[in-house]
Amino acid sequence: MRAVPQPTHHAHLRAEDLSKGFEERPVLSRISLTASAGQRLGVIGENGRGKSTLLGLLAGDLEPDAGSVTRHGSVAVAAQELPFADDDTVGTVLDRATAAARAALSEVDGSAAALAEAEPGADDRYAAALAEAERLEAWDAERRADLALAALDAPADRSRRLAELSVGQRYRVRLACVLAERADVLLLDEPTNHLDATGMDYLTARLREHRGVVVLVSHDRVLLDEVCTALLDLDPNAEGEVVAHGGGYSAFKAAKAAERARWEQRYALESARDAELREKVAAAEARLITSWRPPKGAGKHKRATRAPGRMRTVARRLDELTGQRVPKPPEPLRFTGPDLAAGPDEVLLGASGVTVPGRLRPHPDLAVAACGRLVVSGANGTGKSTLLAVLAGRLAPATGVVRHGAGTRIGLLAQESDFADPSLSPARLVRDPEPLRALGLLPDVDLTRPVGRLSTGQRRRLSLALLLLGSPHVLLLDEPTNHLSITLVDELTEAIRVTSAAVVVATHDRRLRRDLDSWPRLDLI
Ligand SMILES: Nc1ncnc2c1ncn2[C@@H]1O[C@H](COP(=O)(O)OP(=O)(O)OP(=O)(O)O)[C@@H](O)[C@H]1O
Repeated sequence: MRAVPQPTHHAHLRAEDLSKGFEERPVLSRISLTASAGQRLGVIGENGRGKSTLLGLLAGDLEPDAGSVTRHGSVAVAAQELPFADDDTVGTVLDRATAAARAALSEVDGSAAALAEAEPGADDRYAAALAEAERLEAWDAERRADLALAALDAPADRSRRLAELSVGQRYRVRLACVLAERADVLLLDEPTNHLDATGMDYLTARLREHRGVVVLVSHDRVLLDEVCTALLDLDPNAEGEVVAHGGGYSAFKAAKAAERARWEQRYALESARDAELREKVAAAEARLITSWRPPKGAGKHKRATRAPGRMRTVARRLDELTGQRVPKPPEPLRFTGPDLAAGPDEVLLGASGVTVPGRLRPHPDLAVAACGRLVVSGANGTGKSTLLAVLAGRLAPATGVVRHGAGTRIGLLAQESDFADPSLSPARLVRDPEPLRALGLLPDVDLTRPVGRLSTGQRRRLSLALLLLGSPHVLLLDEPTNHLSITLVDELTEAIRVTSAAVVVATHDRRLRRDLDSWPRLDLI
C-alpha cells in the first residue's frame, strides 16, 4: 500500500550545528534552527554575515562543513540570482514549478483507471493520489501561476527566453513560480528587491496565508514586520550565539538595542573590576620588591622567595578570569555620509520631453536644483531606472533633452553592481584605499578580497562607496536599499536627508518612501 502523502501542516525544517566556511574562512558557525508549519522565519544580519549561505545550506544547494539539515515536505527556493541555461524560457521555469501538480493529476488518472479495472489496492492508491492532488491544489496550478505572474508583473509569455529578461524580470518569474508551486517549505532570498507596491502586497498576502514553513532573507523592514513570526539574527550576541527573536522587526529592533546596551554595560563593569584588581596586584608586587627584604638566613627568606611565585599565580588567575569575561562588543561598521558639496549652479540637472521607446513614456519635465530632492515612483516597467540612466548620461533618449549644469558632477547608483574584472579587490579599484576605508562601508578584511568573491550586499556597498568617492553634486539612487543590511539602510536614509548634494531616489521600499514622504515626487505611468 502506498503511503498517504503528508499534509502541508507537517512541513518542518531543522538545522543542527551547521558550520560552513569558504577558503578557510569560517562564515557560519554552529547554527541551529527549527521551523514548523505556520512559522515564518526572517533571517537578518550584516552584509556578508552568511544569510544567503544559510539559505543555500537549508535548500541543500550547499554542503555544510559540519552539522545537518532535516527537511520534511517539498522545498522551493528563490535565490537572488536565477541560474539558467541559454535556451531556458519562462515556460521552462513554469514547467518545473508545476511538475509536481502535473504528476499528481496524472496519478489521479492512472489510479482511477486501476480502480475501474478493480486492480488490488487500487482504492488506496486512488485515495492517496486524490489527497496529494488536493494538497497541491493541482487542478488550479496553471491558473495560479498565471495569477502570480500577473500580480508580480513578470513576463507571462511562455516562449520568452530568460537570457533576454532583466535580472528583476527573471527574479519575478521565479518568485511567481515559487508562490504558485504550493511547496511545503519556501526559501526566499531578498524577495522584495524587484517588486513594486502591487507585487509586495501580493507577496505579503501569499506568505501570510502559506500553511507550511517560510524562511526569508530580507532587508525590507515592512515585510519583516508584516510576515515574520520570528527573526534569526546572524550577528552574534554577547555569548557569541546566534539567536531567534519572536515577533517582527520593530520588536526585534527594540530588543537588540536593549541587549547591546546591557552588553556594553557589562563589559564596562567587568573591565573596571579587572583594572582595579590588576592595579591591586601590581601595587602588592611593587611593595614586595621594594620594601620586603628579610635578612638572609632568616626563615622569612624562604617565604620571600616563594612570594613572587604566588604573585605570578595570582596574575595567571587574573588572566584566566579575563578570558572568561564577556568579549568587547564589536564596533559595528558605521557609515557616515561624506561631506558633499552643493554644486556649482542653481539648476544642476534638467530634462524635458525625454522618452525612450518601450521603456519610458512622456512625463512632466524635471529640474534638479542645488541641494534639491526628488523621489521618482511608478510601477514596475514605467521606466524609473531608464530615466535615471538617461539623467546620468548613460543612455541616450530617443526624444527630448537632458541638461547638466556646467561643472556639475552626477553620480548614479544602479540597481545591480557589475564589476568588469571580478578578480580585482576593492583596494585595487581606487587610487588611495584610505578614503574608501574611512567611509565605513566595508571592513578592512574585505578591502583586499577579489570583488567576485564578495557577497551581493558587499558588492553593492562597494558601488555606493565608489559613487560617493567621486564627490557628486547630484546623487541618482536606483533602489538604494536593495541588498543593503537594515543598519546601513537606516544610516543611508539619514545621510541622504542631510547631505548638501542634490538627491534623486527611485524606490519601491515602503519604509524609505515613508521616511522621504516630505520630498517632491515624480510619478511615472
Ligand atoms: N563561493 C564563495 N567563495 C568564496 N567566498 C564566498 C563564497 N560564497 C560566499 N562567500 C563569502 O561568504 C560570506 C557570506 O556570504 P553570503 O552571501 O552568505 O552573505 P550574506 O549575509 O547573504 O550577504 P549579503 O547581505 O551581502 O547578501 C561573504 O564574506 C562572502 O564573500
